[in-house]
Formats: sequence, C-alpha cells, structure tokens
Amino acid sequence: KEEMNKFWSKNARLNRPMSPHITIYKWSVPMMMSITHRGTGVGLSGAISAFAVAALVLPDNYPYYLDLIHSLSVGPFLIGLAKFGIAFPVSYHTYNGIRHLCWDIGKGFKIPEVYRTGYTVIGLSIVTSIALTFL
Ligand code: HEM
Repeated sequence: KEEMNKFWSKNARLNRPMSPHITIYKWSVPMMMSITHRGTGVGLSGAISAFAVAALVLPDNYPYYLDLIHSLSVGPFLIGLAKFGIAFPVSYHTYNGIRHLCWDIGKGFKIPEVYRTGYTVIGLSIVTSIALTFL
C-alpha cells in the first residue's frame, strides 16, 4: 500500500495524466468512426425504444402524428434536415456494421485498408442519406 501511495504521489507531483486519459491521443478518422459507431448504435437503440414506448402509451396512431407534423408546415429545409438526421445514423451504422463484421472474420485490418474502408463507409453513408432524404 505504501508503494502504491508513493507511486500516486509521484504521479501527482510530476503532474502526470492519469489513465484513462484519452486527451493524450491525436484524433484520427478510424478513432472518430469508432466512437460514431457506438454513438449511432446507442442512439438507434434509444430512438427505437422511444418509438415503441410512444406507440404503446400515446392515445392516437402513427398517421395521426404524421399529419400533425405535416400541419406544422415547418418547411422543406427543416423536414429534409430531420430526415437526413434519421437517415445518416441508420446508413452509417449499417455500412460501418458491415465493416465491423469484415473485421470479425479477420479481413481489412491493415492500416491502409482501415482508412480506405473508412472513407468508403463515410462516402456511402452520405450518398445513401441524401438519397433517403429525397424519398
Ligand atoms: C436499428 C438497428 C440497429 C441498432 C439499434 C443497433 C444498435 C447497436 C448497438 C447499441 C451497438 C453497441 C455499440 C457499442 O456499445 O459499441 C451495436 C454494435 C454493432 N452493430 Fe448495430 N445496431 C443496429 C443495426 C445494425 C446493422 C444493420 C448492422 C450490420 C449490418 C450492425 C452491426 C453492428 C456491429 C458489428 C456492432 C459491434 C461493433 C463492435 O464490435 O464494437 N448493427 N449496434
């Protein structure tokens, strides 16, 4: 215990960052993609659960609420933005999920491949989300 105390007081004295200290890492595309995969996964789970709970507890049905949104006349820009905001996490998580599954079978681990597949996923996600927005 005494050794541990010495260890921690030395770290504090030398102003060493304590683990976990992700701030020491230089941000990279694969790193951002990884956190976005988690973010979109958790976001999708939350959104689907909220949708399911709403379907159970709200008094009216889906077409009624859709009409309600239409009647607000928020304009095509905001509607488009909202549609993109839904389409992007779905597209991104699906394409990046396929990238993850490739890793799970041992493919695509070389650093240039990680970047290439990463940029492909980002590109496909943007194109797919724009296409879905205009549906
Ligand atoms: C609405 C549908 C989906 C939901 C709600 C969902 C949700 C999630 C969540 C919560 C995670 C855990 C994220 C983390 O803690 O790191 C996850 C991970 C994952 N998802 Fe999805 N997901 C969905 C669709 C998909 C699809 C369509 C694919 C594949 C094509 C996919 C592939 C994966 C993979 C491979 C992982 C594990 C990533 C890892 O190894 O860290 N998901 N998903």
